[in-house]
Amino acid sequence: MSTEPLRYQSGFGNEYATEAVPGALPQGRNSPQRAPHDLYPELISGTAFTAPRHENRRSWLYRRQPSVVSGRYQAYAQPYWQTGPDREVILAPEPLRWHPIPLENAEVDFVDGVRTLAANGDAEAQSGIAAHVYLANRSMERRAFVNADGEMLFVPQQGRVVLTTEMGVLELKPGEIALVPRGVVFKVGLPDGPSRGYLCENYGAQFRLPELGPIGSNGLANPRDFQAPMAAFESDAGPYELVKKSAGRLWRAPMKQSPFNVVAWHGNLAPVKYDTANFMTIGSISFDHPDPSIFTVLTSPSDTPGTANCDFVIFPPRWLVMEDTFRPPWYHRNLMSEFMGLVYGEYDAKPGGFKPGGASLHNAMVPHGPDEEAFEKASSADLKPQKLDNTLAFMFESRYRFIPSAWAMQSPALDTGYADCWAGLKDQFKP
Ligand SMILES: O=C(O)Cc1cc(O)ccc1O
Ligand SMILES: [Fe+2]
Repeated sequence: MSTEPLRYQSGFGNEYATEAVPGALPQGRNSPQRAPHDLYPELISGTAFTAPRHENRRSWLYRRQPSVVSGRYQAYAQPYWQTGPDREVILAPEPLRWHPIPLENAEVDFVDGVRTLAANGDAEAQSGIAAHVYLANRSMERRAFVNADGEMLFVPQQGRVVLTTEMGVLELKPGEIALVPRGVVFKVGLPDGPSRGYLCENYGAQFRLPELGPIGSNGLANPRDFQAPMAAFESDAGPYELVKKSAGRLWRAPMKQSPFNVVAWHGNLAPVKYDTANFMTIGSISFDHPDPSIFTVLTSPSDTPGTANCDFVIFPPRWLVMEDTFRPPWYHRNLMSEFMGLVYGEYDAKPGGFKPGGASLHNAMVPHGPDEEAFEKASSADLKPQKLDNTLAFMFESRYRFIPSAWAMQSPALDTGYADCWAGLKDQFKP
């Protein structure tokens, strides 16, 4: 693949078309008797054939060898990557928080560096998600990965990530995110060395842009700011290893050729990246703190309208101008369960205690809100317009309660004193 600056195609879920070799895409049909350049046409679908048209996703790949050409699979041990909730973990209904999850000393690539923090749902029932971190210090060279259990949302926190996918290459820096559809083969390169980030593995319906309702036809994440790769293929011969996640287990198979052998593709199923700096943030310009749903970048619906399998929500730099308002989040108990991470900066509800690379978990009906420091500051602040700058927190919000992994519960990063951040809130009632 070339070393020129990457070019991308614009849009989310639209019909992309790209060829690395001119003329490689058949015209007017998908599977001619012999495809141009004698490539193999191959279909990948992200929805059932009969899914409603507005949700239907599939792409046609024109490749040097079809994906079916592979060696046999053998079990692959990666005990830290869990699927669904660990039923052995007993979880008190309390708020949880983790200090930044430290990178480990062992040489690991992305596949070996995934650590499940919490998960819910059931991959076989196509519901729920897992919240992982990846802690990696080695690029995947001749090793590729494919997830048959769900799509993968990348939220890099430290270090750039080069995602080489079957459909081309995406380069990400912290502040950007990427979505790799279920079943699309990829590998992770680390141009900056040691790298940490968050992952949402979504077993449920594919992430899509939220409805905008009264906001209208523009705003939040605009479709044109999503970027899909241009077709690109590896031409050096030689063996590869493919690691596949399927039904909660990992498998490895030898391949004689690089799986990154797609010369052209078209369709509306594709990996995409998005720079959160392009998020058009909406907030209150009168009073009150709005619900965080105004910050939804992508949503994976469940079968109950408005009650997401997962909402991906960001808390980006923004102005606070509300009058006569306690500006940070209110104290609350929610039906939905909230897993949060911090890419950089400070989060206004927890200015000291929540650190980049850390995480927090507030499950259904677990009370939470601003810590004592945030409460004291915000209840006596001068309410002039204030820019919350240099900050990016996010939330994976789900209708299903998250169960932390045993690894996360035993990690030295678990903040055992978290609940103390509210202990000093006094009864200041003045009758
Ligand atoms: O708990 C949190 O910090 C996330 C959150 C933010 C907000 O502005 C309103 C509700 C909410 O759950
Ligand atoms: Fe919350």
